[in-house]
Amino acid sequence: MIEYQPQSLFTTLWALLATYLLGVFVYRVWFHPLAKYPGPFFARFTDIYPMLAMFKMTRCYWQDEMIQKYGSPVRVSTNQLFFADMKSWVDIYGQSSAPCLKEPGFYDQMTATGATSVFNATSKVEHARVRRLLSHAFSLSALLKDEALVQKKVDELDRLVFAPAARSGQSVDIFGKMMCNFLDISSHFSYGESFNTLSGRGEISHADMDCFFVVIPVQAFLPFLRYVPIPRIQEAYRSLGRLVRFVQKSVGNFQAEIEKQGDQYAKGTFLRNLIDARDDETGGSKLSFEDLVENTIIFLLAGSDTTAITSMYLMWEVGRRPELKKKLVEEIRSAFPNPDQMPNYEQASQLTYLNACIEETLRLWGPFNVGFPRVSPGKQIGGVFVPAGTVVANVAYSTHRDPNYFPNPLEFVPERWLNASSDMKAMAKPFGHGPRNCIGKHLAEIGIHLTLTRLYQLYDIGIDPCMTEEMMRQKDRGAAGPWAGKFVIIPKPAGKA
Ligand code: HEM
Repeated sequence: MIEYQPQSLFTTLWALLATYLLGVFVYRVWFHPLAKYPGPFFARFTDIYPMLAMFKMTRCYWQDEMIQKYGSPVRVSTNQLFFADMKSWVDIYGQSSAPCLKEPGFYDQMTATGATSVFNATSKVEHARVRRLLSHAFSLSALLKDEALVQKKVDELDRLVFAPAARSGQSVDIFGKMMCNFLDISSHFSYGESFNTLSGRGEISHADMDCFFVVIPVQAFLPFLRYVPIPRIQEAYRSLGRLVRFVQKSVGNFQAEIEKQGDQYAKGTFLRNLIDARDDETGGSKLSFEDLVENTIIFLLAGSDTTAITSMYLMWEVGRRPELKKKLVEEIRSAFPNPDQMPNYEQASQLTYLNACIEETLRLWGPFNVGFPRVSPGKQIGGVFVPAGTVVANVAYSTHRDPNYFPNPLEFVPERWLNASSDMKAMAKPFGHGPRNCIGKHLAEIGIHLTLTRLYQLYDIGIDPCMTEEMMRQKDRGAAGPWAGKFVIIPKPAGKA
């Protein structure tokens, strides 16, 4: 009889595991349906690269590096292809009877309360229902009813930050202040009460929000992050808890006020529109309390730092180019000559040079210019057949720099947008494309236009010499903003530069 040795069992298990791993390796490298696509060798059998880029906060740079080095499409992990061409924008993100749905592995974790939102819904039907319910509140006409509220916040930004610096002739780091300004705008829209983070008078700080930016994307790769006993991580989750409780309280109070004060209470405001929304296609269904809480938190996440970052990069590019700055301020000041009068959106949105500067800023510095992952249902994408289940994305950072459509692609040239071709518009998609594009585009445009027109109406905004290209490199913490976490400017009263 053969005696059974625990040591030989161990050896057998090791041998089985090694054979299995070798089999997986051979399959992924040579026989996988994506084996024919170029890409780095390690990407053929590991998913290490996307994870590393996320942790290093360099997603846009890494994604573009892959495209530049290997072309489009490129295999960047065992089951993922990146594209960077006009056709893929439509094939991946466009309206279709065989759509590429959002990739659950990435989006399921994008939640503050565990509930589903318009942003993370991966089911086409569920997403369409929520999006229909939200769409009226995000329409330009509905948002403009609250224009005065945005103007009030911009005025606060001026009084608390720009005016004191201009009076004293000092430079000022506006990085955190701009983030607070747009967070206050978004929160005021969402809850009828601002977080008041700029003045520091509110219960919630920008830091509470900020942790959300850090933990949520990382959670997508590490679902057990919340159980890691590292003090900073635990503090981030405590901040998230504070934010969720605050939002639950605000939405609850708002609903109680409607009960108490009757149907006319806050009629037409953003939150009221969300509460009142009914979806005819699903028998008059409405947003539940949980839906309202999760979605409005997502609006803060998707809507505050993004707009702040765009405004700052515009100041950065314009501030270093005197000719260009002259053109921009002349346009703004001749449209709004009276400093006692706040600019309004209707007029501001017609300023062609300002619009060109915003387009060019979003092309080069869009905060969400990465490839957002979708799952192929098994169809042609960018001219090649992509098997079902493959994760695909079109890299905006790269399409925005394609020299065939944007000559001298790294140069900031607003003039290129004054007579933009349809091809340029089809390649530049800072707000995404198709049924999952940015629902908050109008809100972003209102905030950016009103903030920039007011600031350039009142000030000549120079860049402090301490600022360098390196400091402005994009750090991708969900929304990609200046790496240094600071942006120092010198505001001088208009005409006294
Ligand atoms: C400059 C500012 C902004 C930029 C560049 C931007 C860009 C984008 C992009 C690229 C997407 C697609 C993401 C994906 O495919 O996963 C997106 C989606 C979204 N954005 Fe924005 N965004 C901005 C501002 C805002 C604002 C102000 C809000 C709202 C308050 C907002 C709310 C959303 C939401 C809810 C989605 C998900 C839409 C859906 O899946 O149906 N965004 N945004």
